[in-house]
Amino acid sequence: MCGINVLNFDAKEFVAALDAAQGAHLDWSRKILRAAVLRTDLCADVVQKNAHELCLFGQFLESHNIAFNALHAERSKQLSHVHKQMHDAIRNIAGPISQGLPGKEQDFDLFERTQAELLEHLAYFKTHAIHHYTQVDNLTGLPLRQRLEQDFARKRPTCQGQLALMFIDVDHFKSINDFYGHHIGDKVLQHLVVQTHNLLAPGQSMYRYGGEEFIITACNVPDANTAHAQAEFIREFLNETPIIMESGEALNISVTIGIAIAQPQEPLEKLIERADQAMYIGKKQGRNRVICAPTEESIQLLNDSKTGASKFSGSSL
Ligand SMILES: Nc1nc2c(ncn2[C@@H]2O[C@H](COP(=O)(O)OP(=O)(O)OP(=O)(O)O)[C@@H](O)[C@H]2O)c(=O)[nH]1
Repeated sequence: MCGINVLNFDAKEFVAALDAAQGAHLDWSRKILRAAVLRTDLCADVVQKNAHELCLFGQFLESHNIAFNALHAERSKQLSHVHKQMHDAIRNIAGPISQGLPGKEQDFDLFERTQAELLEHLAYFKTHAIHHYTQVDNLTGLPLRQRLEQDFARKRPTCQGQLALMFIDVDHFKSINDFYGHHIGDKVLQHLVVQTHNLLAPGQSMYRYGGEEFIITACNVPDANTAHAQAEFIREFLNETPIIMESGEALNISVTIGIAIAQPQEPLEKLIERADQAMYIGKKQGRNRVICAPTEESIQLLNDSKTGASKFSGSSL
């Protein structure tokens, strides 16, 4: 079983904080220039050995360490390193400046180089945080449907066996919102995602498709029965695992799941549509159940059998 592997941080807040930290870095640079030109005293966030931790930018790096690591762990390390190098270079220059003497050219070169590297890293993180923001759901941390399209195109050619798509819809979710409030509705969605994600096997991915709709894609499934059994397991598990609210009250939920097995060359859109239709049939039949979608071929056979045009007429589908 695989754990939830999602980047769950507020990318909007991260980008805003990153802009503010970049502004603080510019202020810091201006302060140094001012001190050099006007011969005023340099502050602790310039001259002290741990100046890179004292400056506002350093504090931002520290407080957003998890977000930086989640986006790119290696770059995150490099960013911290160049930031410290930049401070070291400026500290070396600060000594002569305070005595009215010229600094060393190599220190200034190092300052310019590390500052340029720092800005290059920040541009990378900003672009990726914005990209992340458009592709990942803030409430649950799950990838959104754009990512499903990309993953499907990438995974399908390498998928051995069957590719199953499960369409999960929370039952009576509007009533949960109406009765307990939107905030508890949100908690229900988060609970569902954490519980379900823990049940996924390697090669299976979960997406937030819409409001209370989720999609799981499962590669390398031996047959439709196996996909049905897993969906049934998920449905039952969710039904038997209530959310315990702050008041201690247990809130039971149920889901209806439609499954479709991808047919050769079937576009994703069509596959989702079939799984959605199967889910809808499940709702009509009373909810809290799993329904497998028939294939186009079997529907055609059924139609043919009704008109007597098929040699399979009368076969059960
Ligand atoms: N709390 C919360 N509610 C949401 C979110 N997204 C969508 N919703 C709500 O989900 C509800 C979906 O309601 P319906 O489509 O009527 O479905 P339902 O009540 O689950 O009914 P059935 O699917 O037929 O069982 C709507 O009231 C939406 O406002 C969300 O992110 N958080």
